[in-house]
Amino acid sequence: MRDHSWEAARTDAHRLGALRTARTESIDLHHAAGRILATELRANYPLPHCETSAMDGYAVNGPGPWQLLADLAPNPGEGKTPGIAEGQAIAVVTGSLIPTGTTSILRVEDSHRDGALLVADRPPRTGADIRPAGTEAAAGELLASAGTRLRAGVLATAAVSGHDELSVFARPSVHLVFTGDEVVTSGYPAPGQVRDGFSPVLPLLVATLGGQTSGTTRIGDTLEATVAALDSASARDANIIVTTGGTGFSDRDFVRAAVHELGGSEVISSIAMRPGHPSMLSSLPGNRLLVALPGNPLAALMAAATLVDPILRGATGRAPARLRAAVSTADFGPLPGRTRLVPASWTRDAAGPDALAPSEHIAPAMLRGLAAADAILVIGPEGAAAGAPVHYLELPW
Ligand SMILES: Nc1nc2c(c(=O)[nH]1)N[C@H]1C(S)=C(S)[C@@H](COP(=O)(O)OP(=O)(O)OC[C@H]3O[C@@H](n4cnc5c(N)ncnc54)[C@H](O)[C@@H]3O)O[C@H]1N2
Ligand code: MOO
Repeated sequence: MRDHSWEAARTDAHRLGALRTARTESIDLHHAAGRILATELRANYPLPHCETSAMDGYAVNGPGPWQLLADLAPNPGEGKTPGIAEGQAIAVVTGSLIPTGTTSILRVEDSHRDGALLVADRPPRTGADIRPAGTEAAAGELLASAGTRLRAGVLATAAVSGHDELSVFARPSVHLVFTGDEVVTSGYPAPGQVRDGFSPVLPLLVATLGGQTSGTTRIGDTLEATVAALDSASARDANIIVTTGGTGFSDRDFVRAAVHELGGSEVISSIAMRPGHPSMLSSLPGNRLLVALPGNPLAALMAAATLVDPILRGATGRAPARLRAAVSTADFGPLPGRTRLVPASWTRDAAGPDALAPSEHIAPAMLRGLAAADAILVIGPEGAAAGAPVHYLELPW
């Protein structure tokens, strides 16, 4: 068994996800938040689609003073107002259509009335506060590429550019299998037991990464139970199975044996990372992928960032998460052959740029350091000196 490098594990996971691209579906814009665009988003019409006033005030023609035709602006939605001749003005509000003949908009705060006349306190330049059609986008112009997550900005842009339905990738279905005779799901664990740290967060994590949990199974440590869990109706229908625990090589670890018994094959048997070394990625009959997360909680979540995130990104038309650059506050000595994933948080140092400080409490079986983290430092085998550039991943969930 040869370790995959951490980088190769991410790349292979992404490639295998992309080979199983999710189908697309059309979804009402109001229910599309967080989904991933499956096609380009283009403007259905010019933005803005008509010439309008950018301010409350008056549409004026020529230099003032002006004869005011109407001092109450009509509702912009009622359509075209009458035109104005030179020396005339008409009240408008922000968003009103520009009457024919308008040379500029005089803001209400820059004007006063002198009997029937409208006078400028600050004469507007020609064209002032007239919003021409098409200045934000021409009809058909690209607003967002396929693979874009529909966050607030993109979703609002889709709405104002005339979209009611959006084509998005279906959420790949993920079946979760939690192993461990010693795992308890509520109350205080007895000596030897552990409180389950996975079932409260993995469905959330899967959803945040772009999938949906289609089923969960909790099993004890036997080969029969593990095979049955990976071969259940829900697990057979899923695109991806994620298991927790049981990745090791003891006679109480059965995930690898169950994969082989079901005719699957290990694509990634282990990863040269710390924590998370025994993580595994297998293909299973039925075009399914199985991600085996180690039982140690921090190791499992670092493995999820390494495997589950890239698979779901690949399956929904997105690139792998970008490695970003920062400086670390701490020295990391060399660790030959291993990439370290280290929960870290931003510190503000008055003397220098913001830097990432590794959390305390980051042993593989601990979670407290991740709870306090803003990001994950990615430290290569050569280590890194304090203050030198390092890579980090944004927390993917
Ligand atoms: N002789 C060796 N022993 C171990 C090695 C090794 O290389 N040689 N690797 C260690 C590493 S690294 C890890 S990680 C773990 C991998 O363990 P498994 O994936 O087989 O997981 P388990 O043995 O089932 O559990 C490990 C640990 O995690 C706890 N656990 C399990 N499920 C949960 C849960 N839902 N919530 C919280 N904690 C959980 C479990 O009780 C164990 O304490 O193996 C090392 N050993
Ligand atoms: O690497 Mo294990 O995955 O240390 O906890």
